Amino acid sequence: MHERTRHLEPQVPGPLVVAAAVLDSLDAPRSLLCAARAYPVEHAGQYELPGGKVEPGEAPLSALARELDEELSMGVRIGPEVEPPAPLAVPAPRDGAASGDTAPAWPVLHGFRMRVWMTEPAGTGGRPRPGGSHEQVRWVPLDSVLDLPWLPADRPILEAVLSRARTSGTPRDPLAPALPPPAVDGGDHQPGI
Ligand SMILES: Nc1nc2c([nH]c(=O)n2[C@H]2C[C@H](O)[C@@H](COP(=O)(O)OP(=O)(O)OP(=O)(O)O)O2)c(=O)[nH]1
Repeated sequence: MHERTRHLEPQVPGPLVVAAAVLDSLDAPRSLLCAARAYPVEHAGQYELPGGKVEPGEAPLSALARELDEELSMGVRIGPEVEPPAPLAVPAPRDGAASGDTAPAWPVLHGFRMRVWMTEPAGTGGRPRPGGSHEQVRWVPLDSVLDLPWLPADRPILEAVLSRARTSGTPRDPLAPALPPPAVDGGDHQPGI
């Protein structure tokens, strides 16, 4: 595509990835859970927000619970979504309503769109136990987060996370439930929000 006409092309929403900015506390955040990928080789050692691809027909927050359970055996309480600014936002697909994929998302690698939520550890599953997806998972003080080698698309997302975390903490919806790992029977475990 010619550079001068690129901005005229319609943006085609790509498949959805969901990720968690896991803070030590939503109310008084001091550190972020940072995860270095184990694969593929070109991204091994680069840091990301834990999460992954939403499966067909799966609700975004159900997918996030499943991914955090698969990758970290971890349950989280969901806080506010970290929304992309208008100039970066990739719109939701036209047919997203059926699965709850209705919000604009961040553009990330390989044509994926990514939605991100501020979260904090919750319940007995609140301590990460990394599996094979990550070569390192660690709590990093907010001031040092940007010093890590992140996947290239993540920097503006992290700036938004850090800005939000630093200003006031993130007052929690007192009605928001904890989001535990999904039920083992494979049922659609939709958190009640
Ligand atoms: N999870 C996650 N994916 C990200 C981030 N930034 C970014 O560009 N991506 C890209 C990398 C991948 O192309 C895609 C998500 O892939 P993934 O490998 O996490 O998804 P997955 O766990 O479902 O896949 P898999 O490991 O089972 O193959 O989104 C991020 O911060 N977190």
